[in-house]
Amino acid sequence: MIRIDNLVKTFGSANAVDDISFSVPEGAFLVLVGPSGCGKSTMLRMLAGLEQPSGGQVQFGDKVVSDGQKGWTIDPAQRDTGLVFQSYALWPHMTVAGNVDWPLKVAGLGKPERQARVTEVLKMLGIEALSARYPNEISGGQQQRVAIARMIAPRPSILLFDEPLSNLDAKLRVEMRTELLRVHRATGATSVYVTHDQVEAMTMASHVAVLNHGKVEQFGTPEELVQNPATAFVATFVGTPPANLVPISALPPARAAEFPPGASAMYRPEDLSVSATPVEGSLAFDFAEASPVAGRTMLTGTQGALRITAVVDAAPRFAVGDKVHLVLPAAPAALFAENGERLS
Ligand SMILES: Nc1ncnc2c1ncn2[C@@H]1O[C@H](COP(=O)(O)OP(=O)(O)OP(=O)(O)O)[C@@H](O)[C@H]1O
Repeated sequence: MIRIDNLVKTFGSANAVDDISFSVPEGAFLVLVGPSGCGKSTMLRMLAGLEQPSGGQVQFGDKVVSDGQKGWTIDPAQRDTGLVFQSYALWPHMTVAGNVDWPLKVAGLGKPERQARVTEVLKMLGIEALSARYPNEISGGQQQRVAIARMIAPRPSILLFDEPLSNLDAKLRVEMRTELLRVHRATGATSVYVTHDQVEAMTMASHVAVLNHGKVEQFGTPEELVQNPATAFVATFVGTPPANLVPISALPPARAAEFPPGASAMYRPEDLSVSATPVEGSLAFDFAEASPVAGRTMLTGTQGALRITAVVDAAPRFAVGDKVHLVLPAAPAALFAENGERLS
């Protein structure tokens, strides 16, 4: 179990992490997701023991490993955690096997035991054929596998990942997601994974914490976040494509009258329909783009700064410059106040 209580990290006068609390059970795959600068890496660095919290506590199982009030934190090497960064940070003068062997050597394991474990983890990552190569003789994806093998070799209870796939191309990234989940399950460890990519978060996580400005906007399962977003930020951040948020002032006047001024109504892309001509309850947008998605059509229209996306079975053909009329369902899926709080 990882338990975080009122965790704060202050740099100068700014709180990079601002009073965050949540816990995940053993074996969880927790993803910390949010835009650049929201505090994800600072959170992970505090979990790794690389950063001293300014306030609050981090607990692994029933053991407190960092305490901001008391100003102490257990050394990174003593926390039973493994860490993988975006940059693979392999030792260039050591072979693949040498890199994976190193932490076992440091831990004081005997040679036969080390050899067996190195072979085991290289096999687990599918890179045993590369064991005698040096890092500059293998691809970026292979280097990342070596970094992961090196992390799991000493059997840490907690695996920490900081944007580990962001240097890989799109196809490899998708493959590595599955690989990482397989490794996570095979080790039985609790994983914490930092990314700014909500698709990565939603496909990999058992638990997600959406961070924004150093605070948790919402903590829950991927399904909970999509089905029941707690804030306007979450509503427009998660989902493929994310939900539409329409200011009340942009709604047809008869509908707008039902809602408080300044609020925004959430409509799911799959709840909209598309028409080439105005119909009851429709809003006119400039056609922006249409693309096939899993046998359906995803269509986007704009109205000034407002972008709206519909996913429909079939849509008339539009060209850039055409007006597209999007028909909203009678009631929005959610309503958010001007400050982003959920109203209903
Ligand atoms: N050592 C530091 N000194 C001063 N400010 C820092 C330091 N580290 C982080 N910050 C600030 O704290 C905030 C959170 O940074 P952090 O790196 O945790 O964000 P992030 O969500 O991981 O961003 P990114 O996705 O861009 O890596 C930012 O405003 C950042 O500028």
